[in-house]
Amino acid sequence: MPGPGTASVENSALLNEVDEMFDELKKKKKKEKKNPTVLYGGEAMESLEPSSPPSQKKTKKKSKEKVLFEDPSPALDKSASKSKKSKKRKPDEPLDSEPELKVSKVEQSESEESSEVINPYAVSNFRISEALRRKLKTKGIEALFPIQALTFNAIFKGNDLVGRARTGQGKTLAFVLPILESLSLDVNFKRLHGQYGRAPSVLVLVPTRELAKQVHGDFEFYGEAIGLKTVCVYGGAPYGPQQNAMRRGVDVVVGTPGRIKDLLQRDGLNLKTIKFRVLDEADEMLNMGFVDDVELILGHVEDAANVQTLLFSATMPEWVKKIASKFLKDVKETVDLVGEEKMKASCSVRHLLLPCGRAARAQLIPDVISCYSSGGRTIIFTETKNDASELGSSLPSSRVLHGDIAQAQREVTLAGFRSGKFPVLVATDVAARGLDINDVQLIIQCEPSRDVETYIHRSGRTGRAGKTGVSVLFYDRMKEYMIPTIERKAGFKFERVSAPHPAEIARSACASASEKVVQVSDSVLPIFRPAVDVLLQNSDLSAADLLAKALARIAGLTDVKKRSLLTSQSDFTTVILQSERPFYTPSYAFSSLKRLLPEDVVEKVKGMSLTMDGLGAVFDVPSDLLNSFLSAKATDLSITQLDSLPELQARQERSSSFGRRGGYGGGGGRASGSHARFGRGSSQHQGRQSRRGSFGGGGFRRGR
Ligand SMILES: Nc1ncnc2c1ncn2[C@@H]1O[C@H](COP(=O)(O)OP(=O)(O)OP(=O)(O)O)[C@@H](O)[C@H]1O
Repeated sequence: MPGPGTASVENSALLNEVDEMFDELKKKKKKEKKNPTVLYGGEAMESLEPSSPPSQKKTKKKSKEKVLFEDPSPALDKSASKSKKSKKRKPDEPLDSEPELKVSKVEQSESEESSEVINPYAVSNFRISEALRRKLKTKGIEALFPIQALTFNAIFKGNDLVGRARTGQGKTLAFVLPILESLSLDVNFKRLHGQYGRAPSVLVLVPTRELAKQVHGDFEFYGEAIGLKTVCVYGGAPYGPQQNAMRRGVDVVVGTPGRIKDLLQRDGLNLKTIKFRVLDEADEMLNMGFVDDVELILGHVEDAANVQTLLFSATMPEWVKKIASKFLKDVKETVDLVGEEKMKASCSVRHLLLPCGRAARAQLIPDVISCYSSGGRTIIFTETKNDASELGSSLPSSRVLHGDIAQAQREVTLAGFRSGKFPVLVATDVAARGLDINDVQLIIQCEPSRDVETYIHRSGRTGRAGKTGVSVLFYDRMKEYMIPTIERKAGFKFERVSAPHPAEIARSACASASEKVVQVSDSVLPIFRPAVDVLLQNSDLSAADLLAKALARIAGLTDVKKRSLLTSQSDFTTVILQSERPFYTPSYAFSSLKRLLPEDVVEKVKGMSLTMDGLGAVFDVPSDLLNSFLSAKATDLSITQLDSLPELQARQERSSSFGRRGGYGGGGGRASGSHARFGRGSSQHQGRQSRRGSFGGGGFRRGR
């Protein structure tokens, strides 16, 4: 991206620093309950344990000592760090000079013995007014995230900017904060402040209605510090209130391109006094076919030389770069915290891959949730609106969100999910971008998405602001060829897992059921005890067995059903057909099978896959026919049941249209050379994978 006249922050030291910060944050999150420490500030930056980056921490000594800290990046003004007399701005003092990074300077007190961590990204190091700092503090934010720290001065100075960071790393505040600070000093803004009928100073374009509401919420909350009026405009809502708000006068308009264009064409929006325009999630706007709308809107700005344009995105496909060069000034800054070589998806997310066909989804999802959601919220992504509705109707504690649902209902659903009224949201990609919902622990993607960017954004709904999360991608053998492309383009290796084993699920379910039992007051004993006596008298089971059943019931489990290993279906069992000579293709294996069993029985087989050595064919059979398969034998062929999957050959790509559609790019290459390695992982996950070797597939029937 950087070209002539372009300043760029894009170096490996910086990227490492960013990774370290978020690693520290994750460690701290785990420890904070036990050992609360106030350090970096902010909900996600409150604490750095003693293992924090050496450049940012210091142990207090007994003697007096002044410490100057290095400017964390080339984007930050270094002038201040050269001077020990760094000028401290008084609260609410107008920012009339060149913005500068204030240097942390620590006077040591002899009485202080604890160690202290000093953060160059502390809010107090930036030209942020006292009123805005107070607002940040109410959200627990005392330090900026890297993308915010590294873009603040550039934006404040008036530069156009392209900002790129992984999902959940705070890109919204990266533009909200410097815009608010700049506006608070802007002569025109001050002159028009509060006037009836004033035209907006800021225009923010976002791809979805949900994201528009979220960004609007941030501007409204933080903008209160400078008396800002913000309006949110999007399709599906009536024009009247939006136009009335504009007529009364606004400072910030946040909206989706379609509605903004309509308002411009109806003379309901005037961009004459616009000072900032922001494209958030620009790649998705273009993906969603908003290209013409966006160009029309950007073209409406008459005096583009006096307008600052900011473009933020987690991913930066080639054509977004083109947009940047067309609509941003030649001299612009680029802050890229993702880089070309590094993992593009969030590092704080475990990326799991689980074989699961369409038929098994609804059965498997509750077990995946029990196993991986840690009691938090789950978002399930489907490819189509129909799939979302269908799946939603089969999952009791879920609600559905997609584009065919009336806007008012979409808002109610999202608000309910945010506030924890229900724990599972089944959604199409309307929820993939930008949505920031607290405590989403698990993302399930029902099949590989149409492109890698979508995978990154969906999985990025968890593991936000330094927290951890799990993303599970379901795939069937027909779509396995897409996996290596996701891994290559997103820059990580999936952990391959099978359907959660009953023992795995039972452990977590029983633990919480036991906790619930212990919490029950003794006052229930006189009432329930007689019923226990009757139960014991009438049952052949021991008291311990009955208690075990009671725990299972409390956990909502009434039955354990085995699941097949290949397609995760509960009424199927996985077997292997072994031969002395290799099966060269799956159809060769089918032919051999037909020598042992009638054709109508063989037709019921699912997921035929060959072992790495070609001497075995693994497939799922209906459990009620298992005995027929196990007893079928020939001198050179035998069938046995499997408890875990052996290493399998990857399926070859079926269609080359995948690559041609441009989905995953790269010309739709084959999955050749890559192999399904169930029960084993990439070297980086080997430890965890071997433990999961016990996953053999299975599931529970739920009683509630
Ligand atoms: N400096 C900060 N300290 C603590 N929390 C922060 C800070 N900045 C932002 N956050 C929180 O981090 C979360 C993620 O922020 P945000 O939604 O802006 O991320 P994003 O980079 O835009 O993600 P996405 O790419 O998914 O849209 C939000 O809950 C936000 O309140």
